[in-house]
Amino acid sequence: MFQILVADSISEEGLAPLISNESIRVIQNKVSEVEDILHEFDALLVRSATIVTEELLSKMKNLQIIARAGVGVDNIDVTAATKQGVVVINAPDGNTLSTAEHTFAMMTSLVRHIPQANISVKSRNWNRTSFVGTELAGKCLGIIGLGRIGTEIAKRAKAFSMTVQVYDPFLTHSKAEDLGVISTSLDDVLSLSDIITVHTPLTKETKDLLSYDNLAKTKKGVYVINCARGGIIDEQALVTYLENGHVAGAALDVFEVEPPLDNRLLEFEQVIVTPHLGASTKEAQLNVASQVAKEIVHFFEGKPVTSSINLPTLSREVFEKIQPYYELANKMGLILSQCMKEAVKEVNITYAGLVTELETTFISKSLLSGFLKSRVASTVNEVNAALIAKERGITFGESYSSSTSSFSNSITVKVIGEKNSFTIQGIYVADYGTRIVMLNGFKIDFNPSGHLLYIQHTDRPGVIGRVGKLLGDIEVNIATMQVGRKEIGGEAIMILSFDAPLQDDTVKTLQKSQDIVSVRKIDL
Ligand SMILES: NC(=O)c1ccc[n+]([C@@H]2O[C@H](COP(=O)([O-])OP(=O)(O)OC[C@H]3O[C@@H](n4cnc5c(N)ncnc54)[C@H](O)[C@@H]3O)[C@@H](O)[C@H]2O)c1
Ligand SMILES: O=C(O)CC[C@@H](O)C(=O)O
Repeated sequence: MFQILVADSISEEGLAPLISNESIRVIQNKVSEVEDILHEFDALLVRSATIVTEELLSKMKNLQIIARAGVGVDNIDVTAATKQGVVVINAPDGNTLSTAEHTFAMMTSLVRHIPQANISVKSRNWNRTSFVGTELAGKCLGIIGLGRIGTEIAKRAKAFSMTVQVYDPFLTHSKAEDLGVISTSLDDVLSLSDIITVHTPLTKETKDLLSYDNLAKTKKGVYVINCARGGIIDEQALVTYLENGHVAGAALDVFEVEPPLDNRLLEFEQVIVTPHLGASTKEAQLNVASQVAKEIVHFFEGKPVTSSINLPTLSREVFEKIQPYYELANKMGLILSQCMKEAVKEVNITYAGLVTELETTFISKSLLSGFLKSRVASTVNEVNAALIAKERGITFGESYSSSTSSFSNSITVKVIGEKNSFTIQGIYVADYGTRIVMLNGFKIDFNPSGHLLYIQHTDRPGVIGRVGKLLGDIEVNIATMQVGRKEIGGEAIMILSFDAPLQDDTVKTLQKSQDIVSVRKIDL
């Protein structure tokens, strides 16, 4: 039974896929109310209220996945989650329309002074001269960040007959052309726009993007809007430009500190505010909750998640093609780590044939995670494998080869240690399965599963018989046996499989037997 902590207020209807699932138990409580049992949860579902810190993560020892019912993951320490091997997912587009509509509502309210006029009339005043507004038609809207929400704003602005200038360093010309917007520099957007609205994530680059210097480049009488993240507009700088009248007004849904209890901006008549309401519609809350709920169910069913922040995202069709290679690679990693018992400096993976047409990064991460699993104390999986390898000074390379050594596809891995190196090659054949076809330079053919023994020995009459007798004498049944050698009378290997794990003493006994060079137990 998987246990999920739903720590923030989330649409009950959206949680239905989790609540109705018999293998999942949903507990709806704040983190502070379940401090004693935090280690029991497999999943954590939050909106923006719960701050997922490294400290909280360290208490949630069983945690496998964090889901953010919304876009921004800035309330989650994604680096700490990644290190702990926890998958982080979000609902990237469930609240796009609601936030775009809210931004537009803020824009029209701002230029027509609707909130101020509303308060005035309710105070029994009938003052029609103080609230003369500005038309949107014919004005220039500057959009900083033309992602999902920025795009919806642009479409609506066009319908309102506005000219749209956009600054987004990652915007393609064709998208700008399709939307009928002008893609230009930040300076142009700043100096030409009558209204500027920001729709970027909050990052090192976008923090204080509308700074003292950049606000100085704007038109006198400009309006600014932030329905993205507090901190993209420098609040101190905005106070200065509102005070000196350069900025005519601002509409803010988000703040550097929320709630903004001690914030000078709230004192300005020409600043209109909402309490982070962009995504607060029934539709958006249902969308984001059901998006992440379905993703969590997929995750626990071992299916790929499509909106992960710290894993490559794959569609189900793509994952189905990758799956056999993904599983093969993980087994190859496990075999390598059990055969190569020394410090490793490099892991080089070469893909050949059909597999090169697939998303190999995902396959490589699966291999690395198999390889590192028995070497590190912490949880290691596809999420944090590359990071852990880097921390341990293991370089990791991926390349493609046109030579498939007569197989339709192959994955070859060479691990280079301080003293030795070890190479393994695996293949996948539809309707036949995955096979290891080369181990440490020896041609072989075995199914990588179960409990195996890898014996390196001298190719001499009687060795195979001695191994069989020795195991027979202690009632160990050999399920299958494969042999391989480089030349007659030279070095050779045996791969034996068993129905149950072998005892370490058995391995030691075999190790002492005549003509046996080394013995390695491999559990897959
Ligand atoms: N107020 C709310 O309730 C609410 C709701 C949803 C989203 N949001 C916030 O709105 C923002 C936008 O969300 P989205 O879904 O459109 O995100 P998105 O990822 O689809 O778009 C972000 C855009 O910003 C651009 N960008 C990144 N760095 C930039 C930079 N330095 N300069 C200019 N452009 C840059 C990206 O290229 C991208 O096109 C996010 O901060 C999100 O957290 C707020
Ligand atoms: O949960 C919310 O209401 C805020 C959502 C919004 O800020 C987001 O980033 O998706």
